[in-house]
Amino acid sequence: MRNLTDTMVETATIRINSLTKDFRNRKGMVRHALDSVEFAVKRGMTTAVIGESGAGKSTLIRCVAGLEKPTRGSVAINGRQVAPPRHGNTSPVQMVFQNPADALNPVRSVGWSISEPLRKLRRRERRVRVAELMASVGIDPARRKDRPRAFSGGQLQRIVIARALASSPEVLLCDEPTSALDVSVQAQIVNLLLELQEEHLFACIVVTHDLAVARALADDVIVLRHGKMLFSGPLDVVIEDSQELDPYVRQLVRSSQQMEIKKVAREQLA
Ligand SMILES: Nc1ncnc2c1ncn2[C@@H]1O[C@H](COP(=O)(O)OP(=O)(O)OP(=O)(O)O)[C@@H](O)[C@H]1O
Repeated sequence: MRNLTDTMVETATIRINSLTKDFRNRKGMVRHALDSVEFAVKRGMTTAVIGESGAGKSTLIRCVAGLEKPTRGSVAINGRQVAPPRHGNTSPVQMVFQNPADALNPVRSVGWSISEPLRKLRRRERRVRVAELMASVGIDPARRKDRPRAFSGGQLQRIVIARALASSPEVLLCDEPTSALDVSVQAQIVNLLLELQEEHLFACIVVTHDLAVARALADDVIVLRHGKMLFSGPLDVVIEDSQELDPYVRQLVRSSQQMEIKKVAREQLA
């Protein structure tokens, strides 16, 4: 496993040290959802997290967001320990989930949802900022008064991303950001995230079951299994090293190769 070098630790936006999270089941038995996980993500960089169901990916994201308290170890953003998000405070960490419709209030306009983190601005400034944010994710600002149901899944994910960016986060956490979307829309969202990261330089952690998404978005990858970090490093190196050892990674590689074969076949038929 790659160790954190001193320079990496010093310049990292997200620094995760010996992170352990235990849960107790109803019988009082301890389950290690995360066990001594350790990595860092620099400003403007992305780490993908992969691992089978129950590996601890969501728990990791929730710990970085301050939604779960580590049992041991720590998560720091720019040198400060993460704290639980408080109502009314804008957090340096924002999240984008799998289902954009669940993340937006269905009875409020999308403009209202995007402006929520901007409550401290004056009304006029807020309206200008909402229009800028909508335009930056490719949604016509004239649609700010529409409700979520008037948008497609891909458009809703753009709106969720606009709201996440409203508070100029240092860190963006994406939990399967494309898996609920049509294949044709997935690449658009990946490209949007890449463009926005280049502009805003947030550090990003993306949980994905899709190696193509990991390859497109991430600089590094970590593989979790039963809460432990099995591998970490540049995606291609990790895939090469871990395929022999980890059945889940082997399965991921196989399914991404099959997708690639189908894509080439479709292109040849077209
Ligand atoms: N609040 C909780 N209480 C008890 N156990 C929990 C809790 N949250 C997670 N766990 C357990 O911790 C382990 C890791 O769960 P987690 O949801 O982080 O996995 P995951 O990799 O995100 O899985 P999936 O891909 O299915 O979403 C699992 O065994 C899960 O049952």
